[in-house]
Amino acid sequence: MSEPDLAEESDVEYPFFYVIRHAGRHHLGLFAAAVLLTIVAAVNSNLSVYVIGVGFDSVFSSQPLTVPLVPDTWVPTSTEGQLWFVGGFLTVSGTVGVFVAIGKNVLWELFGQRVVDDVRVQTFDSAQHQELAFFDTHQTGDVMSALNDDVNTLERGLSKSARWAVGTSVTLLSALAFMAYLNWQLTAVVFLLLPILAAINIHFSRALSDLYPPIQRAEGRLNARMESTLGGMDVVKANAAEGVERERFTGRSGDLRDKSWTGTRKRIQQTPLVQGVTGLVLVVVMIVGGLWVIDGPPLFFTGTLTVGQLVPFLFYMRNMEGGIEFLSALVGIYQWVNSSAARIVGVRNADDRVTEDTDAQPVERVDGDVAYEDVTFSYPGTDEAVVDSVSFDVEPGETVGIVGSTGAGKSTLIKLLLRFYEPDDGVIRLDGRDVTDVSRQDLRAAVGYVDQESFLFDGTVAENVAYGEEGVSHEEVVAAAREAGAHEFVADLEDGYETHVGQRGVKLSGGQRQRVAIARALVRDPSVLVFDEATSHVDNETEVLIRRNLAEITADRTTFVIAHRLSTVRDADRILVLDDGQLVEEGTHDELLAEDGTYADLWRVQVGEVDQLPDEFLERVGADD
Ligand SMILES: Nc1ncnc2c1ncn2[C@@H]1O[C@H](COP(=O)(O)OP(=O)(O)OP(=O)(O)O)[C@@H](O)[C@H]1O
Repeated sequence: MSEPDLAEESDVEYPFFYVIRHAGRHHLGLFAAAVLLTIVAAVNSNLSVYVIGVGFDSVFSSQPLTVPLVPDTWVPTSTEGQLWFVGGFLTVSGTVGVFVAIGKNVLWELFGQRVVDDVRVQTFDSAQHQELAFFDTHQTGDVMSALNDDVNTLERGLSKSARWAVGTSVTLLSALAFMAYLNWQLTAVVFLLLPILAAINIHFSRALSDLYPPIQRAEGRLNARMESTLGGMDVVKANAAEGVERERFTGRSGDLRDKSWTGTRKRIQQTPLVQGVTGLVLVVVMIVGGLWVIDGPPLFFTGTLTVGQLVPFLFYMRNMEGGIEFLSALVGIYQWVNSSAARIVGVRNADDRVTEDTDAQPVERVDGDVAYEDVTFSYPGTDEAVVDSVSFDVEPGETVGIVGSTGAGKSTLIKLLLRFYEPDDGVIRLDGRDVTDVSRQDLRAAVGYVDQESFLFDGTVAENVAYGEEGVSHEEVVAAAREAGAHEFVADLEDGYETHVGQRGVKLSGGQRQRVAIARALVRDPSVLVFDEATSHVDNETEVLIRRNLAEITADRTTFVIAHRLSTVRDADRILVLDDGQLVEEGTHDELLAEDGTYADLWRVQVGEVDQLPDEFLERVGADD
């Protein structure tokens, strides 16, 4: 099955605006202030150009000097006085410009960073609320790439590009206003540019919107490769597979390079084309305007044009050129940011689809009656029922072993109880209540789960035992560790419960990790306990020790023990035997041996009576392989 694309999980039309609308609405004040200062900065800068132009005409051509926003009575009448006045005006305007520019930059950066911080936290939260099925089909590295690369792209898009976009648009519009004020007829010539520029930009926008998503996918795939290799470094080393990994990495890195280059090649054509067209129109305006100043209005133009009008006009056009180039480049930037936003929405949308427990009733205390009624389940994207019409009922306090050959569906059966996945058919009940009516939070507080991996987080032993449970006292941590048979070895560690276990708990042995993981499950005093191959990594003596403790732990709790080692479940009140997703036998150890079916065969394998195994069993095992 191919990996689904995060961007395709997004079903919104404009992901960038969708993300910004959701995260940005808490920071509207900052946004408004930033836009306001941007407008002030643009108008201020264009006003200075205008004042230079009219000052030029008044000083050298004795034209009257009028300055917007300044009362005429403030303007001196002598030529020299007017020169000093223009100089003074430009100084004030320049000083205001400096402070306004600093203020607007600060506001835009603050806005960008705050919005992106919200986006990052919300997306992380969505990712961790995903059903397990999401992580079965999406590579962790790809999701991390959405949280890192795509969120960073969004940040750049917001704090830089949005600022420039607003700034440039305001500069362009106010420049156009000043140009029209200076000479509307020449301004009309400039408008010839618009359809040509629009055509160029639409062409690039379409091309780039197709080119960027594959680049981001390639980035995600590269990240996934890195994550997988670094996560399995011990296996890489044990198999001397550095060469193979280098080759795989080189492949994905090359794929990213090629796709990036395709995008870059297209993008870098855009600016020179836009420059060429705007440069050409500038030349036309300069020649028409020049002829106008020298000989009076050419062609169909009317009225007068002075040097002091033409020079600032050309200056505005030159400035517009940079602005137009940037706005054109923005088309590409928008496509880039938009496809990053689509991946972010992909993570968040998938989260929206998680059936949340809106009608779930709170659960105070669970007795531990567990019933499966005709439960059937296939993993998403497959047709094969991994759990096939399974029914059984377990009384509170019962200890139930679940056995079966590898791949029979034992772990899946139990994951359905924890709502890691939802059954396709049938109902699972806890104390008579359909588990889909119990919130996941309550369910996972009522059911303690210890799996084969015994994953520990980087942190202290105490933090790992208390993990996920608020307000746990040190005494409770120690009590749980004692129950799990972990206290003795923890007390012998250099820093006791404050010892750091390292990444994934590497500083502890497999058996020690398992005991800490059992303590973690016990600390919340669950009514139902599940051990999924939880003692598979430990030696026989440790298993005996854990089992001795377990006898006490499980005495008044409903307990499920999934085990390959049948000695682990031999004393269970009942043993369920699964084969190919179906519940084929059920009973105590002695009853099942007497039945002489699948369980008896598995038992013979374990006690070494391989000669006595029936042919069908061997055939089935062979076929399974
Ligand atoms: N996340 C998954 N996505 C798709 N298929 C899966 C997934 N997890 C397990 N399976 C498939 O479901 C079947 C049952 O797996 P499960 O882990 O429940 O078996 P099991 O009896 O616990 O096996 P084992 O004893 O080897 O742990 C297997 O064929 C497995 O390939």
